[in-house]
Amino acid sequence: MARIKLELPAHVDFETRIRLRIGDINYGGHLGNDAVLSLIHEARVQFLAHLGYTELNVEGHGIILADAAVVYRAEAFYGDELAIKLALDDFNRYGCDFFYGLTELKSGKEVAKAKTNVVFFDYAARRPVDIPAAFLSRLSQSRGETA
Ligand SMILES: CC(C)(COP(=O)(O)OP(=O)(O)OC[C@H]1O[C@@H](n2cnc3c(N)ncnc32)[C@H](O)[C@@H]1OP(=O)(O)O)[C@@H](O)C(=O)NCCC(=O)NCCSC(=O)c1ccc(O)cc1
Repeated sequence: MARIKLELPAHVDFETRIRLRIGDINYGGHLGNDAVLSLIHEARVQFLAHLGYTELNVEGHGIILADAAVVYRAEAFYGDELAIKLALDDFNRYGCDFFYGLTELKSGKEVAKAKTNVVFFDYAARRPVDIPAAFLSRLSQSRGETA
């Protein structure tokens, strides 16, 4: 099977730092593959909060993950501080891809790259809904603030 290749967008919409907790470490003594999904989840929640949203309420709608891809680039260890850069790209009618770049701060070493396809979702009707226009405006306003 082909190796997954992820090219992160050149822009960054949000950045956070997270120090690895003991629960992120597996029996191999390094950052667990599953813990990466939890770390990017935390980054996504922080990003939405930064825009004034929660995962359950983005302009009145929820979001749902349609896929997830992770490329593990280097080991990370208990106590390492990771920078997680998040960027939105590849928009379509119902959603977009959230990209994540995880690097270890001290060495600058790339630890992982990931992307999740996010679809806006009506949890009552259980179907995808159009990306709220107000969300796109809020995002472009935020991009303007950080440019
Ligand atoms: C992704 C789905 C919502 C797609 O809905 P479906 O009803 O199957 O889509 P359909 O194929 O019928 O297509 C309906 C439309 O959506 C469009 N569609 C479907 N999938 C997609 C994706 N991935 N992108 C864009 N558009 C899509 C599709 O093209 C259709 O468009 P129209 O032709 O214009 O109507 C559905 O497959 C699904 O519910 N999958 C399971 C999702 C899931 O359980 N994810 C893991 C748990 S969620 C989660 O972990 C999490 C959610 C939220 C958080 O904040 C955090 C974590």
